[in-house]
Amino acid sequence: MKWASQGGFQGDHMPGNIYNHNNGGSGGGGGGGIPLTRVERLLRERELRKFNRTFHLSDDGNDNGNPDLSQQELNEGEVRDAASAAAALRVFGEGSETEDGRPLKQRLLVVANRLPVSAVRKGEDTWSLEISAGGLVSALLVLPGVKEFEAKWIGWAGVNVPDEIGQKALSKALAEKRCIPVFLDEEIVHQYYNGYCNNILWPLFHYLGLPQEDRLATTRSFQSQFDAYKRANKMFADVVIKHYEEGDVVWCHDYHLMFLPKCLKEHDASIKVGWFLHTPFPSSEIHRTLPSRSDLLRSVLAADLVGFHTYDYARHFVSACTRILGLEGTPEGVEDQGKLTRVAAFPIGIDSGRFIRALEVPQVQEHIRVLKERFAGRKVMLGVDRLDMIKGIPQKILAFEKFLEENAKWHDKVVLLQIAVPTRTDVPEYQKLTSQVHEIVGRINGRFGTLTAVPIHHLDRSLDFHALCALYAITDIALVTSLRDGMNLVSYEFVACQASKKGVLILSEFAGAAQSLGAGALLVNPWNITEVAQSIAYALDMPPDEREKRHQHNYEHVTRHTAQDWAETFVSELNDTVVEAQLRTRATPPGLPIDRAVERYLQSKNRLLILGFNATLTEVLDSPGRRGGDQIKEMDLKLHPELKEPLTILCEDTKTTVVVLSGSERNTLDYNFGDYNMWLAAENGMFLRVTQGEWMTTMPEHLNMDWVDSVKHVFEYFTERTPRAHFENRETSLVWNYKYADVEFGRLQARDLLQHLWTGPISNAAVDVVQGSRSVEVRSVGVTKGAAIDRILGEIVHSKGMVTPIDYVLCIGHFLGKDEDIYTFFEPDLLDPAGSAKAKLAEASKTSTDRKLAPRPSTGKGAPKSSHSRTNSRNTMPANLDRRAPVPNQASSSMSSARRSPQDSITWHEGSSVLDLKGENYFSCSVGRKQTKARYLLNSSDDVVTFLRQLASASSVRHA
Ligand SMILES: O=P(O)(O)OC[C@H]1O[C@H](O[C@H]2O[C@H](CO)[C@@H](O)[C@H](O)[C@H]2O)[C@H](O)[C@@H](O)[C@@H]1O
Ligand SMILES: O=c1ccn([C@@H]2O[C@H](COP(=O)(O)OP(=O)(O)O)[C@@H](O)[C@H]2O)c(=O)[nH]1
Repeated sequence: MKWASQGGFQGDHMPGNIYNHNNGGSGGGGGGGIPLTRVERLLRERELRKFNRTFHLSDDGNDNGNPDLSQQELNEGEVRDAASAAAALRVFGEGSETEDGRPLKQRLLVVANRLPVSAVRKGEDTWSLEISAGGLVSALLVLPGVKEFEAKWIGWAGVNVPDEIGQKALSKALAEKRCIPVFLDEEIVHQYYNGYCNNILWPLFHYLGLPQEDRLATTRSFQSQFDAYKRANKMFADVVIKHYEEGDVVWCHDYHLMFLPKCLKEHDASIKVGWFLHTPFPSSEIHRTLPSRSDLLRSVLAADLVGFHTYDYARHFVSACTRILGLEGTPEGVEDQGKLTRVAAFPIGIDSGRFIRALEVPQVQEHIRVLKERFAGRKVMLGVDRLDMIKGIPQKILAFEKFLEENAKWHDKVVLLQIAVPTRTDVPEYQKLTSQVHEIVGRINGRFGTLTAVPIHHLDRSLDFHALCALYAITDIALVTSLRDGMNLVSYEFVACQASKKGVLILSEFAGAAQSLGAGALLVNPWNITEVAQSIAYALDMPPDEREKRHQHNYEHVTRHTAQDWAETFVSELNDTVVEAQLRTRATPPGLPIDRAVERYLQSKNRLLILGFNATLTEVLDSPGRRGGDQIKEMDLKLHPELKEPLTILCEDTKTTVVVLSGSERNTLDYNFGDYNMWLAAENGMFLRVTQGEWMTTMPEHLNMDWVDSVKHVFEYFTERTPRAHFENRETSLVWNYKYADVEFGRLQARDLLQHLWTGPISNAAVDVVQGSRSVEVRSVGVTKGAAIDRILGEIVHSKGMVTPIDYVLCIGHFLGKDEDIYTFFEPDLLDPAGSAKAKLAEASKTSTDRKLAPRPSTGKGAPKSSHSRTNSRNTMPANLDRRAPVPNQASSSMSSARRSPQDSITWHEGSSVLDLKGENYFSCSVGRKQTKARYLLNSSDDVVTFLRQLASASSVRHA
């Protein structure tokens, strides 16, 4: 390997793009050296990119990273790129080139509704291509210049091409621009693009609400438009799949393609899929109103990485997933059954170099000269927007009118140039807006114009790139008054062209750009016309040093956070998300091998089945489509009805001992399991009874419960203040539960509650605070299922008079992390004399005195509230069987039978153990928790049902 210490990287893999190679063993990460944490990996990638750029610069003396991409140049950059990238990648070693010596770049399929070029038909098989307008196209035009990728663009060419000749000719013309067309017919464009995208999603995502559904127009119902939307997304997916090659990254763009991630992943789960939204994502309260709200969220969640312009949009999306789908929102993203979809903010930028360089072009200089002359003696204010209701064009013009009303001194000295690029002209709302704007402009020009000059120059057309740059350069004040705007690149472009003039940017606080350019811009609420008018006056009179300072802030941002950076960062994070998922999968245990577990069960002589209750033996109650967070389903835990039969069979098998070990109170277990022949261990094993016997306590001696009252006090306080939260006053622990409360409020309250507990009542108490996903539990130190199991086991062995060692253990549960010590307790490796469990048993045999298992009167459905008896945990576990006679069933209601005297203590044969457990006969299994110490996984209690039924039926066949 030639690369050793450049930029601090070592190892024998290609440092170029570590994700380019599918070398399985390292999770696609290029050899053994993938750093384990995400941030470490991303930092390394960033360094690599920096190095690449430096290398390119020093290699040929030019910064090729920002090629001017005019229409003709769309494909020229490739040749230049290939040469310099090849040289760079050669340094990186083997695997960085194809066989014919060309550099290996990551293939990137960019999928967006609109191609960067729109097609105009000139003849049966001739087409001309024009660059499309809009921020998405502007931003993504940089992609061919990003050396890391070999980008191809898949999208609609903006035109209906019904005939094969036309389609072939257009595909060929587009191929030269590295574009691949998706052919959508007129009807689908009408329903999908004009209808669902631009009449439903667009206004909704910009807080303009849903349109009234036209009940008479059945062909334009929400449902028919949504169906067309899905069909169109499927058509995009088909084209992607046709051109996809293994290892490609597929980057889906915008609200038009929210169904695409799902279509792609359903076709092939290994495709790396990213989705980026260019518009705002609204508050979940807005998204909730959309009839297809859940379908859309779920299909976006199929992507590996979901990106937004701002943290606010990302936060809204996560909150929509938690509130509408009932999923878990984490700082990393959204988690659904262990699958994480990463959600993050990736603020877009522009190719600032392209604008800065353009100002030097003679053609632009000439434009600048003409414009300066034309508007000499007047301050120029500029608006550049697509003619869209979100841009707040009427509001802008009305604010300008108000400014003129209140500032007569500026009447002949200021002009507003408004470029209004026609867009979505087939949608009636856009047609109405055009007339409305024309009307207002006419009125104001009539009111304030003179024979020689008008205050507003309004253009219903787009400008070419050079004309636009010139306009930006001569402007004194740019006026961006979007009512909502994903980012707004016009504000960036203006700043990039203002190095000499240092004009003022008045920017709506509702544009994503307000978050990045807020420090330098004058932020306004576009709905407040008075405020905007005052800002215009302030900007016109702003002292030069303030203008300069403000400009400098923004200029630095715009030139540092470029579109290239944005694209590289997104793709790099997408690659990394896939690596992360692979690492997670590797850390996830395999599914329970049901056949093997059944086979071993049948072969063994003395089996122990330990079963959790909540979410293990209870019914799955979440139903898709319902609001997860706030529907009260079932408050009381109930045994899954389909488990009754298999449980009965298993409990009646004389070679099998079944224990239900739960955090629940005794009365809950009595109620659900009282009729079975099994053992019940309530409150994390602190209470124990065989169903024919009475409750006894296995609580360790010296269990301090002094903290209870003060914690209860705090829990009561928070329960009163958190609608639909409740608290369980158990005998050995207190649980504050907010699973039915508003998720976000519940979480905030839980945080507050915890802070209060830690700094107040329990700061010095010997308690453990256990956080569940929607609960906070306080227990005395040492109250865990794993700690209780040795005492439970001791009692069972005594009571049953077991003489045959246990040779099969199945331990299944949806246990909290704290209680997962039960899985490790039985690990055969740990049963080694030097290991913990067996060593504990031996230790217990030496000090086996003073066993106190205090019986509790059984109360049927309601267990008594009793004082907490103290027992010595170490003494309840027998160690050697041979020195004791089999103990008759002791779990009777009599005090004497349960409270064993020292001479009752159980001892064991030297070398023989109560557990004769081999690795292949131990099945620990977590239900629905992928981060677990268990050996195996089952997804839900439905899988537990399937498994236990199989176990029971195999065992009854064997006995028949
Ligand atoms: O293709 P059209 O329907 O004519 O619309 C043009 C584009 O408008 C939207 O642009 C957004 O993307 C910009 C870049 O991220 C962002 O700055 C701006 O705030 C957004 O409005 C739309 O999202 C694109 O899909 C359209 O192509
Ligand atoms: O005549 C014009 C006016 C504007 N634009 C471009 O359209 C984009 C508008 O992007 P923005 O993010 O401001 O809003 P969008 O239209 O995407 O909502 C910018 O890159 C402008 O340079 C253009 O190509 N021709």
